[in-house]
Amino acid sequence: MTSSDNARFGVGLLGHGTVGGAFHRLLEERADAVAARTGRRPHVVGVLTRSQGDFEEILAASQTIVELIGGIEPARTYVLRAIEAGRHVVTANKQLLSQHGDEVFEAARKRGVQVRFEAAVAGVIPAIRVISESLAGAYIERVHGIVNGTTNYVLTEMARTGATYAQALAAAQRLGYAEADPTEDVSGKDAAAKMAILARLAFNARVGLEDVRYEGIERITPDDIAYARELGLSLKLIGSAERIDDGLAVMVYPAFLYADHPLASVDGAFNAVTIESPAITEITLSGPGAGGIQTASAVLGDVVSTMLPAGAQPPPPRAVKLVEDVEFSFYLHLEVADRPGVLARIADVLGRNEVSIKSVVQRGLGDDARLVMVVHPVLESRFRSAVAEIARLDVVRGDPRVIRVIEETFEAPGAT
Ligand SMILES: NC(=O)C1=CN([C@@H]2O[C@H](COP(=O)(O)OP(=O)(O)OC[C@H]3O[C@@H](n4cnc5c(N)ncnc54)[C@H](O)[C@@H]3O)[C@@H](O)[C@H]2O)C=CC1
Ligand SMILES: N[C@@H](CC=O)C(=O)O
Ligand code: NA
Repeated sequence: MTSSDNARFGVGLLGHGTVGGAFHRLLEERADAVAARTGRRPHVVGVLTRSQGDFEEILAASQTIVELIGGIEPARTYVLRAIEAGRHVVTANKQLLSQHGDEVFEAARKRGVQVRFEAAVAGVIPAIRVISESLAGAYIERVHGIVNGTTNYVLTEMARTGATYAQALAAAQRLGYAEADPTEDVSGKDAAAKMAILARLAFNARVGLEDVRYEGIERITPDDIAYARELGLSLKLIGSAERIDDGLAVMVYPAFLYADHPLASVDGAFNAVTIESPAITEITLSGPGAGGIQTASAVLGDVVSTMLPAGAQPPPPRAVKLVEDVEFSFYLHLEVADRPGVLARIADVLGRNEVSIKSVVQRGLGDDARLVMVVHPVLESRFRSAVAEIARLDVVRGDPRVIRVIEETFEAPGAT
């Protein structure tokens, strides 16, 4: 035995819930294997929860602080204090990094410590590592995918078993996928925070949560899903960050996908992140995006990285211009009067706004009459103004429902 076999590496654990508890167990299980790799045996020096532990005592005994509390405060204060004290930080906290990333990364740069956050985006999928290390020299044009496990699980269960939204969400909470406040998941805010982090890394740009336009799945109804099935579509909450001219568009929105789209088969709590670059074509990473044990594995990977010689923090980001008006294909669901000429009047409004219809389904009689269509790609502002005009027609009842449709599939060069 050498002296390094006995060297210990102190890990201070803040938060002991779904991820923190799983991380604690995993660290104990894997400590010998980590020691064999790094020469030091990691151990938890103390645990802080709402009801136990003293932060300053834990800090004094640790070399790396693992923050798995979530939310902004007190997580922000603890993370900044740990950095100030010269400790590395590992966190799964996307809200903190998307709202206070500049402050946290700048503090870490100044103090020369690592902040690692693989678990903050798409769980155990190594999206952060691939973008910020493997592709550090690449020109990335677009990053998109499914980055919230809870909503993907809910949508999959609703379509697969006919579960209601409430039943499926309750199951996602029981399985440990949802945030402490699941509104963060269903409103799209969790995915928006993750897309802000991915955009920051992919484009070296100062992107925060406030720069992301996001919508969630709260307004999706079971009949949207049923109609979509008739049109050969499945529903996903999509995150996307892309260069448009000299700006960036970062968005989260529910969208219908055709069955042959690669993301259409990403089900349950799985996530997927696709990175597109002209020189590389594309890379898609997929795997569990939520869940205690899975996420704990990403946290442990980051802890091991902090035990190895320090990786430099990325350089300060540049300012960006945000592009909000983007072309999409759309699904439009209208409750209409049951009389002749309705489709023609609606088609006339769409035609005048240069919106062209791709497919239409007409269903129901009397008060149940519905007109559901998918239109070809069009600038969102133009489509929205056509829909506003349609909503004012006397043949349309209730509010039109609009959901984006993603129809393009990536064609690899040389593919037949
Ligand atoms: N659950 C999942 O699948 C994933 C969660 N994450 C992130 O991991 C973090 C933790 O999530 P979960 O383990 O699911 O949360 P959780 O709610 O199960 O656990 C939170 C822990 O923090 C402690 N805590 C709460 N307020 C505190 C305070 N004021 N002071 C000290 N301790 C406090 C609680 O006692 C509990 O031990 C969050 O940032 C979450 O977004 C990231 C990826 C996946
Ligand atoms: N609540 C989140 C957990 C992981 O980030 C999700 O469902 O994706
Ligand atoms: Na990840």
